[in-house]
This record gives sequence, structure tokens and C-alpha cells, in this order.
Amino acid sequence: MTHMITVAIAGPRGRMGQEAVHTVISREDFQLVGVLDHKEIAENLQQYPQFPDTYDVPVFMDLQTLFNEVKPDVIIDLTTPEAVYEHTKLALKHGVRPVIGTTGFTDEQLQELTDYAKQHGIGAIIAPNFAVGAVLMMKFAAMAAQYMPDVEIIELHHDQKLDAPSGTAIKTAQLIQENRPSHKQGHLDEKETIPGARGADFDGMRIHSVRLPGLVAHQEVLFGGEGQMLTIRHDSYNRASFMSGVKLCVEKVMTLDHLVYGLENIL
Ligand SMILES: NC(=O)C1=CN([C@@H]2O[C@H](COP(=O)(O)OP(=O)(O)OC[C@H]3O[C@@H](n4cnc5c(N)ncnc54)[C@H](OP(=O)(O)O)[C@@H]3O)[C@@H](O)[C@H]2O)C=CC1
Ligand SMILES: O=C(O)C1=N[C@H](C(=O)O)C[C@H](O)C1
Repeated sequence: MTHMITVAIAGPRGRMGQEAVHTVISREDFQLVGVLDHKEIAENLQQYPQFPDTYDVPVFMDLQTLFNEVKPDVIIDLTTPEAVYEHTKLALKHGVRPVIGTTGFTDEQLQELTDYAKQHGIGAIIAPNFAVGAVLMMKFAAMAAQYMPDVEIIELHHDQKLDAPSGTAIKTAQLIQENRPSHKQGHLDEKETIPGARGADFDGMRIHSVRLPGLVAHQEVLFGGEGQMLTIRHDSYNRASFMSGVKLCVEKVMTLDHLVYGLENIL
């Protein structure tokens, strides 16, 4: 008999949260035992207009209470850069395994959470992008950087996104950095006549963030060489594209005793 994994979701009304609720409920081996909503909207998920009245799941306004009352194995966080660090820390303290899709962690926060999970032997996954195609795009980009070290990243997202650059763009740059000799790109004397024109500087490579209505999540990694350019592009056209990664992470985190940053490390 398969062991049922009990799951909580933070941010169930959000674009990703709604999709994750349906995904978890549709799985016979996952049980959605509670959700965290920071606004007092309803006591049960079935009272929300977004969900059917078969979704009998308690809503909590406070994460501590959720952990005490329903003791989930895993919490999936799909909230905001402002809230996610405290949520992750609290989950680890309660021995609840975090699966974090929310982006916007600082390097220091990531390090602190990694150290805490390691010290206490708790599994955790922070995945800036759950889409398998996006992970392949990052891996191919890292591979290409060995041969074509002049690279710029253009990430394009819907205009409701809070953080820039995207978590995916940062992760891509970090993976590229492992293979690309550190150097500044462009003319040594280049000057921005409008500040920001050249994008964010990550170890000498530039990251550009586009925000427009109608977009979901897209990224291009551009490699320039003598007389040639290589473009590696990934598009998520909907949030369903992230759900196979969410399911995989919920299963995988149960087997871990440390924090994994990036889906590429568990595929
Ligand atoms: N890893 C991945 O593959 C992906 C990651 N993301 C990331 O996931 C996050 C969510 O994205 P998205 O769904 O588009 O964003 P939304 O704004 O649609 O959803 C966020 C939800 O979280 C709620 N919320 C905010 N603060 C809290 C809190 N303290 N406690 C509980 N709920 C809270 C918001 O409520 P309210 O609006 O009422 O304040 C909202 O319902 C972002 O960081 C995004 O970058 C997105 C897509 C894929
Ligand atoms: O906010 C989003 O939408 C997304 N956020 C993640 C990120 O910051 O990379 C993942 C995906 O790009 C969608």
C-alpha cells in the first residue's frame, strides 16, 4: 500500500496556488490537510468561489497553528518574496518539509536555510522553476557557456510579478557561472545614458527583465560568438506546466535529509 503524503499549501488563491490545490487534490497518494491564507476569507477551501464544494480543507491564517493542528508532512509555498523566508524557516523548525516555488530569496537566506536543514536532517526543496523544459534550458545554457562565454539573459514575465530578475534567471546565471570564466562583457568604456539600459550585472553577464500583460513565464539565453548567435528559449504558456515538477518535489522531499536548491538536482 502506498503511504499517503499529507500536504499543506500556502497561497491557495494565487495563480500558482490554485493550480497546486487542484494538483494535490487530484493525487490519490497526496492528502491536502490545510491551506494558509493570510487574509480572513473563509474557514474552508470549499467556501472559496475558485474551488468546488467537494474541497473540504481547513483554511488557516497562521502557519504555526496550521502546523500544530494538522501536522503536514510537506508544505508547498507559493506566496511572495516577502513571506517565503519566514514560512520556510518555520516549516523547518516544525520538521515539516518545505517545497518552495516562491522566488526572491537572498543568497544569505538560502545559505541559512541550507545550514539549518543540514544540521537538523530535514528534507527541503527550493525550486525557482518547476517546469522540466526550463530546467533543460538552464542545463543547455550552462553547457553552451563552456564554448560561448559571452551571454545575456532575457527573462519575460506577466506584469504582476513582484521580483526581478526572476528566480529562474538567477539560477540560470548561477549554473552558467560554473562553466563561464568570470569576465565583464561589452565595451570596457560603455556608459548608460539611461540608468539600467544594460540590465542587471551578474558576474559581468547581463540579465534583462521584461514585464508585460499577456505573458506567463519565458526566458531566452543568448550566446554571441564571431559571426554567430545561439539562442536557447523556454516558454511556459500556462501554470499547468509547473505541476509535474511540484508533484515530483513533494515525493522526493520525503526522501531527503537536506535542502536541495534547484529541480535540476533531483531530476
Ligand atoms: N517555482 C516555479 O516554478 C514558479 C514559481 N512562481 C513563484 O511563485 C510565487 C507565487 O506566484 P503567483 O502564484 O504568480 O503569485 P500570486 O500573486 O498569484 O499568488 C500569491 C498568493 O499568495 C498570497 N499571499 C501573500 N502573502 C501571503 C502570506 N503571508 N501567507 C499566505 N498567503 C500569502 C497572495 O494573497 P493576496 O494576493 O490576497 O495578498 C496570493 O494569493 C512567486 O514568487 C512566483 O515567482 C510562479 C510560477 C512558477
Ligand atoms: O512569477 C512567475 O510567474 C514565475 N516565477 C518563477 C521565477 O521567478 O523564475 C518561475 C517562473 O518563471 C514563473
